[in-house]
Amino acid sequence: MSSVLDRPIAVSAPTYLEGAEAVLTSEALGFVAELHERFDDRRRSLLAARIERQERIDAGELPDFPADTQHIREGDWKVGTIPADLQDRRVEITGPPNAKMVINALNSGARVFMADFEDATSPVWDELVQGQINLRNRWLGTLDFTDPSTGKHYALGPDPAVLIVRPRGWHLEEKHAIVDGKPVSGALFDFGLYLFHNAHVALDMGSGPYFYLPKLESRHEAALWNDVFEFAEDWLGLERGTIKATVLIETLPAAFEMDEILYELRRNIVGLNCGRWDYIFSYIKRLGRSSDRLTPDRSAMTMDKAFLAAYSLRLVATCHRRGAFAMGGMSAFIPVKGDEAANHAAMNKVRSDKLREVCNGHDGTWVAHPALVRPAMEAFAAMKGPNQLHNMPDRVPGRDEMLELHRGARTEAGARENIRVAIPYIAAWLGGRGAVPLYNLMEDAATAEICRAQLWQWLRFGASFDDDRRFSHDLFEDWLAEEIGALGSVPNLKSAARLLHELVTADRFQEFLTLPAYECLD
Ligand SMILES: CC(=O)SCCNC(=O)CCNC(=O)[C@H](O)C(C)(C)COP(=O)(O)OP(=O)(O)OC[C@H]1O[C@@H](n2cnc3c(N)ncnc32)[C@H](O)[C@@H]1OP(=O)(O)O
Ligand SMILES: O=CC(=O)O
Ligand SMILES: [Mg+2]
Repeated sequence: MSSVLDRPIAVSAPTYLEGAEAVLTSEALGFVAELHERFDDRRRSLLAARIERQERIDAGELPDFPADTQHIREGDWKVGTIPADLQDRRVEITGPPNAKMVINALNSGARVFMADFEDATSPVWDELVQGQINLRNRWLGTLDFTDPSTGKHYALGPDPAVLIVRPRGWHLEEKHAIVDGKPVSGALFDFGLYLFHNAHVALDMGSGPYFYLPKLESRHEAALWNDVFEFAEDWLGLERGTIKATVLIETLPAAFEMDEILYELRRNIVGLNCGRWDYIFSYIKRLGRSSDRLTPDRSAMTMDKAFLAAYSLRLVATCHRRGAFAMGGMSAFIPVKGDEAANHAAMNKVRSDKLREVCNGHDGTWVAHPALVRPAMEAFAAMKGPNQLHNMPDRVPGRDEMLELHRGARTEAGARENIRVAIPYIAAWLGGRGAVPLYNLMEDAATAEICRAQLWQWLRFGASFDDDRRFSHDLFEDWLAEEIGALGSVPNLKSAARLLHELVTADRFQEFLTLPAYECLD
């Protein structure tokens, strides 16, 4: 392991959490500072490149497969070796890294648990540090928890799921960790601390340092991760290719560079995942400034149609050609408490979503709740093996299908639902919770982004509803006031409503709602 260079990192907020001193060590923070020093300028220019590309799209350029990487798409190459404990990923459970959920998820019977510092987490400093403590304790064998409200004790069972960690996306910063007066990248902070503390012990225990990488927009962003991995492996004395990553394809531009992303990361990558919720958000964000791309109600944009169906099939074909796993995504249905019929219907919806995925050729899928592990396992039993890497879809959708808009109605109910979800979600996020159950659905940062993006898009173009009215500022203000009234007393309601109002009525589309929201966190 290399020694720490003279690179001071200041942690600007004290934390009194038990075990924090073992996570926020000067060696670990020094490693994060090194990552920052070497890679942060590139991260910032890649974020600027996203905006430049948006300007070209706004001027009429549509996403396409890049001409200059045709040789990569046509070349005959494969990704590197996939570790034994990642050969069967048929069901993966996801959730924030708080102790109770980590233990429940690891014990859930799912093959993999993705501990999420991203869509499911509000990046409150203490929660992030506690998450790192919990994950470190998992590898040290000391993870347990007693729920103060119930007295119930939680401990790891005999056959825990394989652990994969999802750091924040490139866009978020960690304002509590400062180098040379600048905040470090949230992605490098989450990644760096987890890797530093756990890579060797995870390997010693027959697993490894595994990551999900969110919200990439291009092969250049994948190349940045590749360089981070190489540097980190050398620094920590890990053999090249030890870190294993699965990249979420959850932005429209990235879906046109799937081969290239696999190629850039080929030594370290084991698969791609259809992050459908951010993908819908990205479709609206990237194309939604043109009036011929007005999306229908959120509930009408299902995975069996239009751009979503196309990208699922293309992802399977691309991955399997390269020997990489093609992971499915998250159905937002969760168990319904106290209503047997509604619960049964929700389970069936999850089951049919998973059956669609397994028939498309996916090698595994995501669930949001332990009660969904079984139905998902049952659906993926159709694979007849640990994966279906050999399965090549009959056809590979091309550019037109990849861009095809969903057809369907825009309704007052859909607009109100967007308001009714976005406000309590943002309120929960401001209160430190990044995933919440709302109206029997799992809502997180990605699903909430769709809500506010649709409202912005519909307002900008005065979108017509199924009853022939057009969306307007007056309608938005009326419905907003009524929905706020109906929500009653919710902590952070006013701040959340104010933020939603700003996001929806802004001239310029805000890249991520979590950017202004993060300014409200301590
Ligand atoms: C778009 C994307 O990025 S998807 C990936 C990111 N999103 C997520 O990961 C969301 C994960 N899911 C969750 O956070 C939760 O399931 C929620 C918020 C949707 C619902 O949470 P709750 O209302 O607390 O669920 P519920 O009360 O039914 O939980 C029952 C039990 O299951 C546990 N549980 C629920 N979801 C999970 C989970 N994902 N992982 C582990 N345990 C879980 C609860 O901790 C609770 O445990 P207990 O009985 O020991 O107290
Ligand atoms: O991260 C997953 C998604 O659907 O977004
Ligand atoms: Mg996402």
